[in-house]
This record gives sequence, structure tokens and C-alpha cells, in this order.
Amino acid sequence: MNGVGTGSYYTGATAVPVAKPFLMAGYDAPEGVEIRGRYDGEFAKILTRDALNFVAQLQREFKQRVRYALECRKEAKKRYNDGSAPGFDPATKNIREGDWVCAAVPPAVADRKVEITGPVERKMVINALNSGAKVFMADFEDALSPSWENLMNGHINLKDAVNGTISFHDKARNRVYKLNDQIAKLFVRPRGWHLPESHILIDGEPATACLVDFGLYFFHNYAPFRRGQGAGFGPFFYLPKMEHSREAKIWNCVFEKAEKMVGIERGSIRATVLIETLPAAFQMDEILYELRDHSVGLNCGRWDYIFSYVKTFQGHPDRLLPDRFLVGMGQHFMKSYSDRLIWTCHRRGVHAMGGHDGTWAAHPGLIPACMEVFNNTMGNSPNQIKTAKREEAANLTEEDLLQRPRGVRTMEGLRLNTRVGIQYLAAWLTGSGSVPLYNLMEDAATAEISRVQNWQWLKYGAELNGDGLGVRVNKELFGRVVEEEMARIEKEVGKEKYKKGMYKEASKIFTRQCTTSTLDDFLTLDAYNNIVVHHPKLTQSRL
Ligand SMILES: CC(=O)SCCNC(=O)CCNC(=O)[C@H](O)C(C)(C)COP(=O)(O)OP(=O)(O)OC[C@H]1O[C@@H](n2cnc3c(N)ncnc32)[C@H](O)[C@@H]1OP(=O)(O)O
Ligand SMILES: O=CC(=O)O
Ligand SMILES: [Mg+2]
Repeated sequence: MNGVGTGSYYTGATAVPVAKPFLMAGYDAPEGVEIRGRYDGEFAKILTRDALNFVAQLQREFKQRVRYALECRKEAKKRYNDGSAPGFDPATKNIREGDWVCAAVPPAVADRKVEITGPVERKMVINALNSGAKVFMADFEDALSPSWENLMNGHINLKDAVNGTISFHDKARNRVYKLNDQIAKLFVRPRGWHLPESHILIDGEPATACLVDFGLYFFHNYAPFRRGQGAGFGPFFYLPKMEHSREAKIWNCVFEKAEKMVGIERGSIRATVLIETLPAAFQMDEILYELRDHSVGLNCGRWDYIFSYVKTFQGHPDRLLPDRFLVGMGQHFMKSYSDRLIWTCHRRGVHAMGGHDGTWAAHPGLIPACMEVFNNTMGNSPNQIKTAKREEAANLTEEDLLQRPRGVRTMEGLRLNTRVGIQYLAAWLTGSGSVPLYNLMEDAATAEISRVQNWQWLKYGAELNGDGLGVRVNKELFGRVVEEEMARIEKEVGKEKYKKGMYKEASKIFTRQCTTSTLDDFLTLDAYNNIVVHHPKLTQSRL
């Protein structure tokens, strides 16, 4: 479809006038599907009529169930805010105590000793696949700012990667990137259930972001993936931020529907679920049970888990977190969750990722050291599913999983949260979803910790008890901290970058979110409107 448009592109805050009528192509979308993102001939190869039809079918079949699951999250939040805490569900005791196992692990992914993670950016996709890691988790989630350009290019990159044709020319360094003969196995992480994809409307409503991510990737890649990388299985996925097994059940139904629609065997698709919300720690068995024919284990998503601890207990002033860097795996509630995850997964015959059968590395430089640790412990075995049972974790109680983290709060903790949160958000608003800050990798999950920790300290006037001064956090103090940290950021990044970047916008959003009386559910949900760029809606006058 071609059309002629006049007027202006709406680009978020800036309207760019267009002097002359311009020629514009449109996507060949099926009935009820409208693409509001920029047209690009390469994007059109992803957004084909058949692929969009596939996504639309998933959306139509599952949107009510997704809506219901999100309503249930709200009800659970209300209960926690009224004083209760997550715990084991008596109604599913039979699943927790039952003697069942998940489907056998596909041979292609038996060995997952080190998994590299990274956004679906072209050069990084090639570097990650070539990195020597066993698995590459290509990320549409924590590590990606989900702008239209990033998303669509991400799908192009993955399609080229699965077909083995991906290459990249770094002109500045005159370096060409191509795939090695031996590459990591590809897993893809779609976004969480809560996010909309506002550039794709289905029956007049924004599509569910994860169904777009899953649907487009699956549709274009299932056949070559199964022929190549998956050795008869796949594609493989990582599933983020779930709070209850009913959400896993929706994923299971999505997988079954997708398998049926393209005519591949049930159980071909496999997924690892990130246990990265506090309520989900009490649902590990139930989540695996729902996905038992499509599972390849669980993974401790530790950063979102810490974020979720604060979020779940947002109405509990007796559960203030210490400084962010003190909340490590040594805290009893973190160690208990990780032990329970190992015990659960190995009992059910699948991988326990996040330090047990394998770990994540966010940078290729970390791979050799991680690999050495696993090789030294595991020798030639691909995993420890049958050999390390961690039976003692069977006795972990609700109290163990909820124990308050210990440690002090300091002014430097408040300052660091603020400096990191604002810089991360500024990067995210300009298209980068993972950034190095102060020698650490920051992504949406780690930035969330900074935000909710500030919010919690402000809400309850937390005492900065590690400084020996008895200072309490309040809006006035926080206002001063923001001003001073903005000055520091300007100094650190330089005037030019500061002026060109979106630091002021980021500061505004971050400050609002830290000082609001009711905690926003997600940093990126609010910020998302700032990166949505709608293509002008045309009256389709044909040439
Ligand atoms: C909480 C969670 O969800 S964790 C999982 C989600 N988060 C992530 O996946 C973060 C992934 N990591 C990254 O994005 C990056 O490592 C960053 C942003 C932290 C740092 O990136 P950079 O500043 O580019 O790192 P650096 O300059 O050291 O990179 C050196 C080389 O390694 C490559 N590299 C760095 N990280 C990765 C990665 N994760 N995957 C593939 N290649 C990578 C770079 O592309 C670069 O390649 P080149 O030499 O060919 O140009
Ligand atoms: O996704 C991983 C996390 O730690 O969050
Ligand atoms: Mg996460």
C-alpha cells in the first residue's frame, strides 16, 4: 500500500514540519491490525501480513486472560498493602508435594554452564553468539529500551542470526563481524506481561508486548532454528517477571497454540522462567508444573527479585532495605530463594540457573572465569540436575524466604541510587537499555532497585543509620540530593553530552517516581510514553 502524506511526523515531544507532500509506504497489515511505527522496507520483511496475522491470533485468543492475570496482580498487591505477605498456597499443596517431573531436557541445551546476556543489538548479537558461552539470552526485556527502531532491528538481527547470515561492518574501525563455526545456543527473552506495544494496534488497542516479541520471533525463526541450533527442538525462551503460576499457564497455552498453528510437535518450544518476583518464589513448583512439557528450568533473576521485595512490601514500613550494594546473595532471604530454586528444579528434572547448573555473564570478559569455576566443579558433566539435590532446602520456610535483609542505610546509598537511576533513565530514553555505570552493568532491573529504594526511604522517612548523624530522608533532603547529583553527572559526562542527553527529562521522571505517594508499578511503564513515536495516520490517497 502506498500513500501520500503531508504535515508533520509526530516524534514524541517534537513535531518536525515537512514542507512538501511526501511519498509514504505502509505495511501490508491484515484486518484489524494497524502499525503506528515508522515504515521501513526492512521492517516490512518482519511485519509481513502472515506474521502480523499470527500475532493478532495470539492477541485475540489470550488478551482476556492476560487482563485477568494483571487484575489478579492488583488484588494481590492490595492484600500485601493491607498487611499480609506472600506465602505458599494451600490450594496447590498437592502440586508441591506430588511426584512429577518435567519433560526431558533437549540434548541441544543440556550444557548451559555459562550464558551470556545482552540486548538484541546487531554487533552484540554476533559477539555474544561467538563469545564461547554455551547460551546467548537475546534480550527484548531488562537490557533493551523498547523503541520501535530497537525492536524492529532486533527482530531483523535475530532472523539473520538464526539463518546464519548476520554480519556487521564497523566502519569507524573497518572491522567486519561474522559468526564463527561454533556459536552459543540462542534463547530469546520477550518483555513482561504488563507492557503494551503501542506501535502495533490490534482491534484498536495496543498489542500485548510479549506476544509481539514472541510471535514475530517464533513465526520467522521456528523452522530454521529447529533444523539447526535446536536439533529438533525449539525455539527456546526466557520468561520474565511472572508473579503467579496462572501467568505461566498462559505462556504454556501460547506455546501450545503456536505449535499447533505451524504444525510442530507439542513440547518443541522450551522456556526457562526467571524467578524474579517475591510472590513467584512461593510458586516455583506450580510454575514448573504449568510449563512441564515446555520447561527448561528456572533462573534466579536476583536484581528484579530485590526490586520485587521492596515493591511487595511497599505498605510495610518495617521492611526498609539497607544500601543497595549490601543486598547480595549472602542475605538469608536471597540464599533461601536460591537454595529452594535448586532443590525444586533438580527434583523436577530441569536446570537450576543462576549459579547452579550455569550462570549468566553480562559481558564476554567474564566468561572464561565463570567457565573455569563450572568446569572445575562439574568436569565433563553438562549439568548437576541428577547429582546435586540440595535436599536440605526442602525444609526452608516462609519465614526464611521473607527474612528482612540486614545492613545500614547511608547518604552515599541515597546519592548513588539517585545518580544511577537518573543516568540509566537518560540512557533508556535515548535508546540504550543497558549501560556501564561506575564499573557495574545497569539495566532496567537494577535501576528499579534504585528507584524503589529511594521511594521507600522517602515514604517512611528512613533514618540513614549508617552515617552516625541520625538524618532522616525527606523530600527536602532528596530535592537537594537530586540537584547536587545532577551537577555531579554534568561534571562527569561533560557539558556537551549533558546538554544533548535527556538528563533533565530523566531527572523529572525519576524524581516524580521516587516522591509519589503511591508507588508506580514499573519505572519503564511510565517512561514508555516518552519513547513511543507514532507514524502519522494517513488518509490513504493512492498514487
Ligand atoms: C538483570 C538482568 O536482567 S541481567 C541481563 C540483562 N542485562 C544485560 O544483558 C547487559 C548486557 N551487557 C551489556 O549490555 C554491556 O556489557 C554493557 C552495556 C554493560 C557494557 O558494554 P560496553 O561498554 O560496550 O562494554 P565494553 O566496551 O567493555 O565492550 C567490549 C566488547 O565486548 C562486547 N560486549 C560487551 N558486552 C557484551 C554482551 N553482553 N554481549 C556481547 N558482546 C558484548 C562489546 O560489543 C565490545 O565489542 P567490540 O570489542 O567488538 O567492539
Ligand atoms: O533478569 C534478571 C534480573 O536479575 O532481574
Ligand atoms: Mg529481570
